[in-house]
Amino acid sequence: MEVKARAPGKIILAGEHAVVHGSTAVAASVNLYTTASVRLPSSSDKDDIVKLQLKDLALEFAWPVSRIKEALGGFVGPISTPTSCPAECLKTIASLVEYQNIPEAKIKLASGVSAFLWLYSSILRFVPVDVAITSELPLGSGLGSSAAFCVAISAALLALSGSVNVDQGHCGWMVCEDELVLLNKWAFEGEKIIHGKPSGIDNTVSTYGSMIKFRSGSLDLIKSNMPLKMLVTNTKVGRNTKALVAGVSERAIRHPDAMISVFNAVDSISKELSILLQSSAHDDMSLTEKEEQLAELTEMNQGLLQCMGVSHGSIETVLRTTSKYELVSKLTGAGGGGCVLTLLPNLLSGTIVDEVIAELESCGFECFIAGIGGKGAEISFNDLA
Ligand SMILES: Nc1ncnc2c1ncn2[C@@H]1O[C@H](COP(=O)(O)OP(=O)(O)O)[C@@H](O)[C@H]1O
Ligand SMILES: C[C@@](O)(CCOP(=O)(O)O)CC(=O)O
Ligand SMILES: [Mg+2]
Repeated sequence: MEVKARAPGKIILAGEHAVVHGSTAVAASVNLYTTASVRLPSSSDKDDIVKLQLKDLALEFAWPVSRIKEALGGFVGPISTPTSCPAECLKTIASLVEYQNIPEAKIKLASGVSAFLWLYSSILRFVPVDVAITSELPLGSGLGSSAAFCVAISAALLALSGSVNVDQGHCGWMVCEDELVLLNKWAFEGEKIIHGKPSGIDNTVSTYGSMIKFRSGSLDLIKSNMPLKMLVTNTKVGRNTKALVAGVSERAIRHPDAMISVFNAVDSISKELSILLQSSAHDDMSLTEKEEQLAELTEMNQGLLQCMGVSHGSIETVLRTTSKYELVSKLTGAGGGGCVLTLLPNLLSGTIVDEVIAELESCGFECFIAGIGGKGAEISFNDLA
């Protein structure tokens, strides 16, 4: 028996970082996916092994099930009540990860492997299993690879454990609505291990797909009445969400009044943006006027992200380049490098888009037009012979 689950990455249209401090944010799924394939080894395979393959990275890890059970068995709770990995357990997990000798150049993956071990132990409970991960998302670039990884793994493990009902409709890729809550909670526990203090927006949009307004753990699905065209530029400057989130929190401790005002301003921007996106075609404003308002809100949000200290020279280069074409951009995700969004108005000519992409790529960046607002987590079963 093999279960495959895939989960999308995301873009944040407004509100990153401030959302960690209780502000509203708006995000949409992006059509790049992480897929987890989980297989129970056949009886002829060697048992007592948990294998994790990171296919795109050409890495493979294996642990004896008995070793994981001995180390983590005392910490796991019921599957129906997702629980955080206790600090003492994280230390034990760190030693299980160290034992794999991850090459220094790829050490950032250690937190992902740790999240896997907690999700595997909590959900599948020490059954020998082969897990293979593939991803279309750039890692550590602000497109939510960590959340897509946690959602895809949690979905596949929950399906294999029999804890979620999967409706094998005609497409064969559906998680039933009620089960999404449990899936989202487990994925959040994985994100905590990777991020330290996530808001939960990334795992929520990866689980549910579409476009969401999110605040303090609760979501509203948004149906945009505005056709949105978005250029994503990956600066390819590596960064780490955990460190950037911690940096903003430290700034908020040093300057509480100023930072509360910044977070409140972001809250207002996200709320206004969500109303604007949902306003219907016969409201007073033309599409061009709506696009101008969206651009203004986006520009204001970018200014506030600069106040939080999460911009970067590479992001500023993208902003300067796109502004030459009168286009507005903002960082998306944690910043510090990573990806930048540029709004492409509907009447903008294809020639200008090609020119701006060529100029950005001549700086060494990578560009693509994002498909946004698609499906969230999906699962399929495959009975192996
Ligand atoms: N496919 C994957 N395989 C292993 N680990 C992953 C994978 N995708 C994400 N991760 C983990 O998530 C981390 C990146 O998360 P983060 O810094 O939050 O950036 P982002 O979520 O924007 O990509 C990686 O360093 C790794 O630990
Ligand atoms: C900065 C933040 O708002 C988004 C982080 O997204 P990413 O990991 O950079 O894709 C953190 C969070 O909301 O958990
Ligand atoms: Mg992340």
